[in-house]
Amino acid sequence: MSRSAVLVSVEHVGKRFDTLRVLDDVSLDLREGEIVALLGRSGSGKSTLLRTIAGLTAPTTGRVRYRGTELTGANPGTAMVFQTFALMPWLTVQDNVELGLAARGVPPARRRERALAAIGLIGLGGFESAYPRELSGGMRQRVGFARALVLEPDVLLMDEPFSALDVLTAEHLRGELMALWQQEDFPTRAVCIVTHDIEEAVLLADRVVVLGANPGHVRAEVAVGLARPRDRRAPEFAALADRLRGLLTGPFAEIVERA
Ligand SMILES: Nc1ncnc2c1ncn2[C@@H]1O[C@H](COP(=O)(O)OP(=O)(O)OP(=O)(O)O)[C@@H](O)[C@H]1O
Repeated sequence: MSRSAVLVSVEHVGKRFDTLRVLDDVSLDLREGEIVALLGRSGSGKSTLLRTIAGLTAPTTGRVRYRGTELTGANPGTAMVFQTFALMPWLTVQDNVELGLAARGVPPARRRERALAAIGLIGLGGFESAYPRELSGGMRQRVGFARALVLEPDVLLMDEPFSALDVLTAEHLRGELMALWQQEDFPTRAVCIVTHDIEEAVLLADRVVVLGANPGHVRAEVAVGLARPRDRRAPEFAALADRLRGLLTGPFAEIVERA
């Protein structure tokens, strides 16, 4: 089987905060064309691992490469969507979405044009002048998505992006994200999503990396071979979710396969 290009490689990454060991010898790749879920319990270091991939946190040991080059600061190929949206409350939707472009030195007219396109893409057309406080949670997270997608990242990183939303809004946004991902002209080549929700991992991912805790480490990598759109009620879906539950909670779970 031919393998797609590796966009991000995490190589033997360990991370300590003072005496607290948060990650231990974590290695994984993010390849072109795939959605990877980092699945783990609270405290397994998922967010720290994602921040390390983004270059926002430096590993204590090991390294992260983006397209072969070792990171020494922010990862230029990534943009992040946060659980709690992380919008600037004093800025309008338009200005929130333009922020990252301004930081990258894109001229104002081009910024405006690209932000409008991203806002439209994510279904917020007409709300450009609104402030975050005027929006529902689902709409705020749409702004969070637009702010990341406007950068046209090679790799989209998402830290529990749906977990602060109500169930129906979350499901709706997941569906929209999948529809965008399947568009041929969608510029992002890989997605990495942190989640503690087993079903969300099975619904979205091509590959699930199961993390154990204390310190965070890779327990298993599991390929999700189900056709899209996926049906939560299908027996194969439930079987895979059960298997992941076993890997996540089983006391003796070890690396059983490398997908
Ligand atoms: N900047 C920091 N300084 C000190 N400790 C930190 C820092 N960031 C994270 N930690 C600690 O690292 C551990 C792992 O945190 P992390 O947020 O990466 O885990 P997580 O699996 O994403 O958990 P959750 O699902 O609860 O967000 C926690 O004990 C946390 O308190």
